[in-house]
Formats: sequence, structure tokens, C-alpha cells
Amino acid sequence: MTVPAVRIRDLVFAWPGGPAVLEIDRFEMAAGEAVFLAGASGSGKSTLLGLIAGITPCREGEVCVLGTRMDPARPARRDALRAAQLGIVFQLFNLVPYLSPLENVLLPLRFSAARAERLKQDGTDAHTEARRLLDALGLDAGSLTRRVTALSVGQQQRVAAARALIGRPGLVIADEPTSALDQDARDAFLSLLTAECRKSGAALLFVSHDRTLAERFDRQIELAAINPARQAA
Ligand SMILES: Nc1ncnc2c1ncn2[C@@H]1O[C@H](COP(=O)(O)OP(=O)(O)OP(=O)(O)O)[C@@H](O)[C@H]1O
Repeated sequence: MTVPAVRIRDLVFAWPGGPAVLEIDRFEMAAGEAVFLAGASGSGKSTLLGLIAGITPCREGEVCVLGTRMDPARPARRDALRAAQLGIVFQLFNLVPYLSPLENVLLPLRFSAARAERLKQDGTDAHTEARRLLDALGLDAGSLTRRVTALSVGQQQRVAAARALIGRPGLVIADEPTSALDQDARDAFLSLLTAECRKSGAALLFVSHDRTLAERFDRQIELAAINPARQAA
């Protein structure tokens, strides 16, 4: 039986001093599944992604990612799992400003031997794969060696997506990665991202306010529908 990409049970989460933001009895994503997560502003989408990514520690309930429990894991263990198995595209991309696009894409391989090893098993070297991903995601060859700060928002987004995908992570998480783009650029980017995830077998959890994008996913979830803590949010 294939291990689910994400499995959550009886999760309760509140930020210090605040009310419960999340109360999720059950949530699952199958391996390789592409899920669109929608919800009102402040409903807890980013909080949920942080818990799944192991950036925020979970103290009540179970958060299991690709067969490994995140909730009891120490920070170093969560960091290692995230580096090996997760690709994350943040809202603000979090690219390293003084590195080129190519160097940014190669970074995850420095933090995870497992990721580098998967590339080897695929019979490709790191530079070839970084270039292939950037090309597949639509970054023109002339931009490969420029500083990322000299790139447009759309170009930076492609770099962030290629960095998330390198070394075949089992789960890609994307938090509003298209909010700065116009509709055409958004559609184009999403096609490329979903195609690359399918190709590498990665599950994709994609958060956006833009519900017009939802039909491109295997499944659409409204956070309030699984989270009684914020049904009114
Ligand atoms: N680091 C934090 N410390 C304290 N409270 C936080 C923190 N991050 C988020 N919150 C609170 O948790 C709640 C959910 O926020 P979250 O960012 O998860 O919502 P969201 O659905 O992603 O919103 P948006 O769509 O506007 O990005 C909000 O009330 C927010 O103020």
C-alpha cells in the first residue's frame, strides 16, 4: 500500500496566547495527489502548511508526512525531513539574493544527501537537472546566471518552483505563489508546476485565494469544511 503524502489526525493548534486556529480531526492527501486548498484570509492556511512542513511544531495531534510523524520529532529531525522530502514555494519565494538562479536551485542538494542521491539514481547530474527544471518552468537561458534580484517576480517564481522540485521531493507545498501574477502568467505557471509534479510523482498542496485555478487539481478543499475552529472565519 502506498504511504499517504499527508495524514493528519486530531490536530489542535493555537498560536501562543490566542484561540485555536486549527482543529482538524482528519485530513489526508494521497501520494502524488494534487490538492487545492482554499480559505478566507486568516482562516489558518499558512499555519497548516507550517505544521505540515515541520516549520511550526505540532503539540497536539498527529501530523504524518510521507510516513514520518512530524509532531513528536525534534527540530533537527523535522529540518532533515523537510530538506529531504519537501519542496516549498513561499509567497515571497525566499530566494538567496546574492546567488544566481542556478545556484539557488542547487541549494537543496547541499542540505540533503537523500535529494542528491535521488538525482544520481535518476542518472542525471545536478547542473543538468537544475537547467532542465528552469527550462521546463519557462526561465529563459539568458537569466540563468543573473542575480535573482535582477529578475522579474514571474521569473523569481519559476526559480523558487525549480528549487522546490529538484531532487524529486515527495511533497511540494506552495503558499499563494501566483498572487503577484496576472491571469495568463498564473495559468502558465500553474500548468508547468502541476506537470512537473506529476512527472516526478510529487504530491502538491497548493494554497490560493484564486478559486479559478482549482479545476486543475485532483481535489479542492475548503479549509473551513475540515476545520470547525474557524468555520465562521
Ligand atoms: N506567527 C504567528 N504568531 C501568532 N499568530 C499568528 C502567526 N501566524 C499566523 N497567526 C494568526 O493565525 C491565524 C491564521 O493565520 P494564517 O496566516 O495561517 O491564515 P491564512 O489563511 O494563511 O491567511 P492569508 O490567506 O491572509 O494568508 C490568524 O489569526 C493570524 O493572525
